[in-house]
Amino acid sequence: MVQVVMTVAGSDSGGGAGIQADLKTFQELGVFGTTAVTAITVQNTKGVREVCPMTPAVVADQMDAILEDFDVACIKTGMLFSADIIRAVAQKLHEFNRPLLVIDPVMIAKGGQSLLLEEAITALKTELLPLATIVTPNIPEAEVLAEMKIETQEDVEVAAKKLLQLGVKAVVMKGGHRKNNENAEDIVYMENGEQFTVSAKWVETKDTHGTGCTFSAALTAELAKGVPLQKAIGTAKQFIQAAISHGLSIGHGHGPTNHFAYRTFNEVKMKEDVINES
Ligand SMILES: Nc1ncnc2c1ncn2[C@@H]1O[C@H](COP(=O)(O)OP(=O)(O)O)[C@@H](O)[C@H]1O
Ligand SMILES: Cc1ncc(COP(=O)(O)O)c(N)n1
Repeated sequence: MVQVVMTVAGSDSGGGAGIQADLKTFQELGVFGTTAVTAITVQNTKGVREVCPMTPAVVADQMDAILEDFDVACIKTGMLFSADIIRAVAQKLHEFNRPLLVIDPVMIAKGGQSLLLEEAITALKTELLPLATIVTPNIPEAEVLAEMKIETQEDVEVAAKKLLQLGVKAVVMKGGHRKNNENAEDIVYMENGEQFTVSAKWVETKDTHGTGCTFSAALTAELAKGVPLQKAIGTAKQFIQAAISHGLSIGHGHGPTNHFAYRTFNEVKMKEDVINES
């Protein structure tokens, strides 16, 4: 039976990030995607021109409609915009017995525009993060959540531990914003004290719009299928690496990644394997 997942996030009219990136990723990984839209953004690869938030009640109603009807295996959150929306989402998660939850703490778009009001940071930390199965901050987001500057490897670990203290079960400290990260290393810290890294070849490209959304959506899909956390993170890393390294070169700013690449190249590989066997 197909697994149902839900993304609670903003719409990106440019199609590379937000709800659109999530749905494309869900589709590619064979899960059924549903949505609760938190905001409409007027956006393309060059930046965000306008943000039109939904009311918290409409966000809650969308979650109700889905969660009453489907057995949702895993939920992810992306752009949440305001403290009131965060509170509405947290309340619904409590009501529906806290399903598996991936939180991508989206704050600022690649173009520099704010996707989370400053007044919402406390609500994110105190009301939503404690419900998370896993949180996936990039370095600037981790700096805000942990209230510290992150420059060294030790800083990464200290910040991750601060996030674990908020009640999160696991933290992926994504490395897309780290200097000299030639192995595109992301470091995962678990509540039981274990840690591991996933890495890939760094790709020199400006086309990284929606990388964080795509990575966390892939992780959501894998967790929904019942894949254990470490393996799910490994697949999410392969998915985003394929999407970045087979870029589409469209748009005039930070272009989107290639959501077809993971499946297409796996299929090519499978065909090659079959040919080799015969
Ligand atoms: N240029 C790149 N080459 C390879 N991997 C990258 C590159 N940029 C980001 N990544 C990877 O993409 C994923 C998303 O990370 P990041 O870009 O830091 O997130 P965000 O979109 O939230 O800023 C991580 O696995 C990161 O290591
Ligand atoms: C609706 C929405 N959600 C998330 C992002 C973050 O993506 P990025 O950091 O790549 O700009 C975005 N730009 N728009």
